[in-house]
Amino acid sequence: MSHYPALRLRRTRASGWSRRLHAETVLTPADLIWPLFVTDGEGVEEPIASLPGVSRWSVDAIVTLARDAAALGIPCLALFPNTPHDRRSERGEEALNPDNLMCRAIRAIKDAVPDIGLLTDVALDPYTAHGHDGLVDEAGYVLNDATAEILVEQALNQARAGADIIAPSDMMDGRVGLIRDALEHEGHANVQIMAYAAKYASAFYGPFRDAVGSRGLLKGDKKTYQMDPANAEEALREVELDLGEGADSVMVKPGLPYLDIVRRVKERFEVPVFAYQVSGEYAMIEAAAAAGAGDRDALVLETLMAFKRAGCSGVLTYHAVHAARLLNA
Ligand SMILES: NCc1[nH]cc(CCC(=O)O)c1CC(=O)O
Ligand SMILES: [Mg+2]
Repeated sequence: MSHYPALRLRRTRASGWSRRLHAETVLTPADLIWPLFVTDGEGVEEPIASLPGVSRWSVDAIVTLARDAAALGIPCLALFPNTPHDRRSERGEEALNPDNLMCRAIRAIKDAVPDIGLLTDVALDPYTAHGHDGLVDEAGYVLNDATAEILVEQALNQARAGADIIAPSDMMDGRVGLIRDALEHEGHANVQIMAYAAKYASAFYGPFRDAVGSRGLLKGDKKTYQMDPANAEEALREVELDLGEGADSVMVKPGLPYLDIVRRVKERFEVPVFAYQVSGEYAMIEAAAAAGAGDRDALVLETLMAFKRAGCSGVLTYHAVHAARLLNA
């Protein structure tokens, strides 16, 4: 009797309690990682025009936000620095400074809110004068092995300051294994690596580059290291390599346009998969809501649920606090 009228899929949808009972996926604040932009000074909030509702904050303000996030049940923050211009250089040495913005923010948050996790981005773009994630040769090519060596030092610098999850977002080959070795060697056995394993050369990163101040600086594009949006099999190879090198979890980025990749990675490897709902995706939702094209709260929750349904363990999203408030209400 597996057909109409005996079978009516609308039956279990007919009331709220039943829809709740049959929900296959749950979204909670524990699924959210909140990216925050750190800037110099005290008591500073600098709104980011292309990312409406998101600001850069000074370290003291970030601590307050960390406390709020923890109270809402958000388990982890992702930190990104807006390095002052006079501290950017060809080789991005500021990334290795134990007192750089990132390290100061890590120490201050760990001190005040010890039970929130801190994920730190490893890549040189917030520190270089040319806006690339690594060292650039005369021809403008981003050098793999020389960059990876510096990324190892950057990761150690973050781990020493108290970072919980090192997240290399640079797409250099081999860097996960080198970072894992260095962490083990220095006694950071429980510092995790979440590899930006399948990171695409995407048009959705524009507002982020404003936020970290690299947009006007970036020469050319990142297509020689970030992935071609045409490729999916290559994403599986990237993930396989990063897992083999010791990644604890992997990330797919951007998010919504790449849910097919999330799904394939999850099915193939059965490991924790995260996605980054990136700045351009956030901006699209905000623009749609502002134009009256959709209800903001509903758009936020629906898109985040979609990540969970696709197989994500969690999502990096600028809507984290907003979503957590809605989910806790
Ligand atoms: N390597 C830096 C980095 N880490 C996260 C993002 C983008 C995040 C976002 O758009 O929200 C980028 C930008 C880029 O690769 O150019
Ligand atoms: Mg790789």
